[in-house]
Amino acid sequence: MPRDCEFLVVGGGIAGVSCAESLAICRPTASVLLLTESSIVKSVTNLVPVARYLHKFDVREQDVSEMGATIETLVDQLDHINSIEHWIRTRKGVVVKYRYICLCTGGAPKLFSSGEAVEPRIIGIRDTDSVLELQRRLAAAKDVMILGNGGIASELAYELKDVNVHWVVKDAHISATFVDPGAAEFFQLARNEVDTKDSSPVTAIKRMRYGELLSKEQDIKHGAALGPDWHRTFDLSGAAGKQDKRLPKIYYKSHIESYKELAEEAGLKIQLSHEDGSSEQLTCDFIVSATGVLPRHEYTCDCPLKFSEDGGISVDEMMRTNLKDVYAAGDVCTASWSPAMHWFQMRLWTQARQMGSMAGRSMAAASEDETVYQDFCFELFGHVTKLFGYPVVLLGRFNGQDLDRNYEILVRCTRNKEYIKFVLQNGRLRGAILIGDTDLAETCENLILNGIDLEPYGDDILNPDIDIEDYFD
Ligand SMILES: Cc1cc2nc3c(=O)[nH]c(=O)nc-3n(C[C@H](O)[C@H](O)[C@H](O)COP(=O)(O)OP(=O)(O)OC[C@H]3O[C@@H](n4cnc5c(N)ncnc54)[C@H](O)[C@@H]3O)c2cc1C
Ligand SMILES: NC(=O)C1=CN([C@@H]2O[C@H](COP(=O)(O)OP(=O)(O)OC[C@H]3O[C@@H](n4cnc5c(N)ncnc54)[C@H](OP(=O)(O)O)[C@@H]3O)[C@@H](O)[C@H]2O)C=CC1
Repeated sequence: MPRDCEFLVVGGGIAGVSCAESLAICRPTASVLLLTESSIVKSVTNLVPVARYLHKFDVREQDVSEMGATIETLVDQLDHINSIEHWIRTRKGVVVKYRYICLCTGGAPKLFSSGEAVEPRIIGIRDTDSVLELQRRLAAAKDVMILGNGGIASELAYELKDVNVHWVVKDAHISATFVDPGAAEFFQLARNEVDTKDSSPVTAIKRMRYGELLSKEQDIKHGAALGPDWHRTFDLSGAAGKQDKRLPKIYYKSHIESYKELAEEAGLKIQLSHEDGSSEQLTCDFIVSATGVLPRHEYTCDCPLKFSEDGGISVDEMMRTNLKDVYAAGDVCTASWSPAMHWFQMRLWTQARQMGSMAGRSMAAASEDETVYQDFCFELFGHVTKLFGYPVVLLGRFNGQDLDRNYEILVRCTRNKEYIKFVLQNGRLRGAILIGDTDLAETCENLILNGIDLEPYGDDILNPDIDIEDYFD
């Protein structure tokens, strides 16, 4: 006997739950069904504004049965969509008729592979199961390789204990998907000195033209997931013996050339090659491939969904796919509208929540033949996180993304305390990295959005003795 609902949301991650909750608010009497393969769903709690458009929040895991009464739930896997007749079939054979559907099926780790058979000693991190697997392997590990230079690699490099970490990055500095070489240096100095009390922290302000910023050959170019501080809930200790501070050995501008399973479960022999043409060999118990996200859509559809190059389902600014009444949000989708000047997609909770809510509003409006406009959050990229123990706010084009080469960097740095980077183009703020308790997030939001010419203020804009908020209040 087919079930039916007006709104069907697939996926119990941040995007799917935000979408279902947004629908329950916009259309309180409508039938909303959340279909998800896992009985654990993730929702946003403790949403706290950090600035006018920027929020930080916690991710709460709850049993799907605890979802609000206004949202029906079904624990099963989406198997097939009939978009013309508006019904789906689940893996267990349940048929659900819908009026509108939103696909929020998230992503999976994009694992490094040398093209041969899947290597069991190469693992990814996505959800609780994958972390339990990591924990299991760590318990007997002395040497672990982390491949990748983004969010997960940065977290693991900071959190893994009592194990020799070999961190292999393609770039000339760490955490390149989030920060620039200057901030990477700030983090590393802090890690080395964090025990020494620096009585008079030195503050330096520096302005660099684009060309000065990069070492000659470096070129700027630049994934029911886990929640913030996921690493706090798990003991990530290895078996290399207690040592109070064992810093990762970092292999810059390097990549894995090849790897071979050693006899008697002795681990992997890995051949690394470096950009300067040299190479080296090392042995590790396993590799964590922290190398991005692959959008997950393991279901069929009567009509072809349009996908983007990165494998995500293409959506417009209303989160609509190319198929009528089929929407998508979160890691599974790729923003395919022409973005605002200071926004771009990164697969983050921040954006999964924003996209899920936007999809809910958009579907509700469509069901009542109303018009909605894109949420303001898509005007400005904003992300609040923590890296190496420091609060980090990323705003706009924080690393000069797509600004070509005509931009300036203004940096204020106080060792072990704060690192503030402004990305300025023709005197206007285009992006900012704020590390530490800078209280500058809202000011930077305003400066980026109102495009005020900062040229007249020169370097004073970051003078610690001047409260720049006073300039612009
Ligand atoms: C280790 C790790 C740390 C991270 N840390 C941060 C961070 O600090 N800050 C941040 O902003 N972002 C972080 N992220 C990224 C963030 O987790 C994701 O961007 C976000 O959770 C994506 O949400 P989603 O709902 O789109 O996808 P997911 O969370 O992947 O949820 C997808 C849901 O769909 C379900 N599903 C999939 N296929 C089907 C199907 N066929 N039928 C039914 N259900 C299905 C899954 O079971 C899951 O419930 C991290 C990611 C990882 C892996
Ligand atoms: N604090 C936070 O906000 C956190 C956010 N996340 C998010 O979760 C998702 C998954 O995280 P993660 O897996 O770290 O993804 P990220 O996109 O953050 O980082 C992937 C990294 O792997 C590199 N890479 C990709 N392919 C290869 C390869 N074959 N060999 C070597 N390096 C490679 C990428 O380099 P390149 O960019 O040059 O391709 C990049 O440095 C991301 O969307 C991330 O933003 C995760 C943890 C914490």
